[in-house]
Amino acid sequence: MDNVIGLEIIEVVEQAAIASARLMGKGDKNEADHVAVEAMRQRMNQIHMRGRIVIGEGERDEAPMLYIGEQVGICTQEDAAKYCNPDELIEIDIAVDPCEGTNLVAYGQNGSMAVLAISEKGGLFAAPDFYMKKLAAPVVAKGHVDINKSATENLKILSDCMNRAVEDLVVVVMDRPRHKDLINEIRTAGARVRLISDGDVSAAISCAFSGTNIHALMGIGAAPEGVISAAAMRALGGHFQGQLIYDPEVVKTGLIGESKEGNIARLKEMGITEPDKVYNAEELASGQTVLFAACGITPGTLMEGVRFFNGGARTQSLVISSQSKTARFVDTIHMFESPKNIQLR
Ligand SMILES: O=C(COP(=O)(O)O)[C@@H](O)[C@H](O)[C@H](O)[C@H](O)COP(=O)(O)O
Ligand SMILES: [Mn+2]
Ligand SMILES: [Mn+2]
Repeated sequence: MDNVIGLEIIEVVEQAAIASARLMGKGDKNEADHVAVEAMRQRMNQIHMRGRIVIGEGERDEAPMLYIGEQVGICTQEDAAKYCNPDELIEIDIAVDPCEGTNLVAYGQNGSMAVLAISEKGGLFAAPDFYMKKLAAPVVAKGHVDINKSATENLKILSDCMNRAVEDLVVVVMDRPRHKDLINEIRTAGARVRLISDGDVSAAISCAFSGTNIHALMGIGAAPEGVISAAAMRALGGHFQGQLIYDPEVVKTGLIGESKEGNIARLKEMGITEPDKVYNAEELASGQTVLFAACGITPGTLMEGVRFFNGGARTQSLVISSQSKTARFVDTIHMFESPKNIQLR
């Protein structure tokens, strides 16, 4: 799987990032999202694969493109027989977030990316459109920190594992009212907090790379983004745990329905009978092979954003493979027409 589509998925995230970056700073988050979705879908449908979207655009809003359950790849099209013998290809599941951080793009802020994760059929947890409590930490802390422990305890463990003072740790937390107590606790324990308005996939994955000055992600973000983060962390060997949050009281938004009971029933219908289960990266991305690809839209901790020039653009992507055990940073020059000049750096 890795060899067949590894290179092509770079182009999928690149095309989505370029399209969305055109809308950077224009104040229109829906359009920034929409063009990324269209570009991602178009490029994906040129790949010789039998893909199925398991995490995509809106479970509830019946999105017209990259919706959950959509078949993607040239070998799923009506005229597939012209291009390939579908029986020779393994079926793969795909989780996408064509524009992760739509607000960041719309307001020209750092940290947005086009991102996806791929595995064999059944290899990615089909997370419902709920929230997820997350804990991400570096490789050395894997299996030592625990989402069931308090932030204070985890910071002490992290400090021991990383051989650095708690005061030297930086924890990313989403800037939301639901995190008021968590933020106070982290600060009281002595660590420093980096508040982000959006984009917790980048924050989670940054924990696995030393030099990012991000040592943990704590708090509640969206569940689909949790699975995408887990796919990267599984391949990188970093720590990731996630627990579904289905109680509207906990997240303090009306975005997940009105009652906890109703949500438990919805989860049951989806086959999730243990709603409080804590999932680790290997359970959220359980496939034998897991591929992750992201391309920066605006500049971020891990990647540069899209830089346009006269006749082209330059992008930076990150492709992680559990099979080849590689994390590749890919720097690409895209020549749209005859560029007047291509800069080396
Ligand atoms: O920031 C995010 C928004 O993602 P997107 O809609 O694709 O631009 C994600 O990184 C977060 O994980 C998550 O979606 C967010 O925490 C949930 O939204 P909110 O209710 O505002 O906290
Ligand atoms: Mn997102
Ligand atoms: Mn998105």
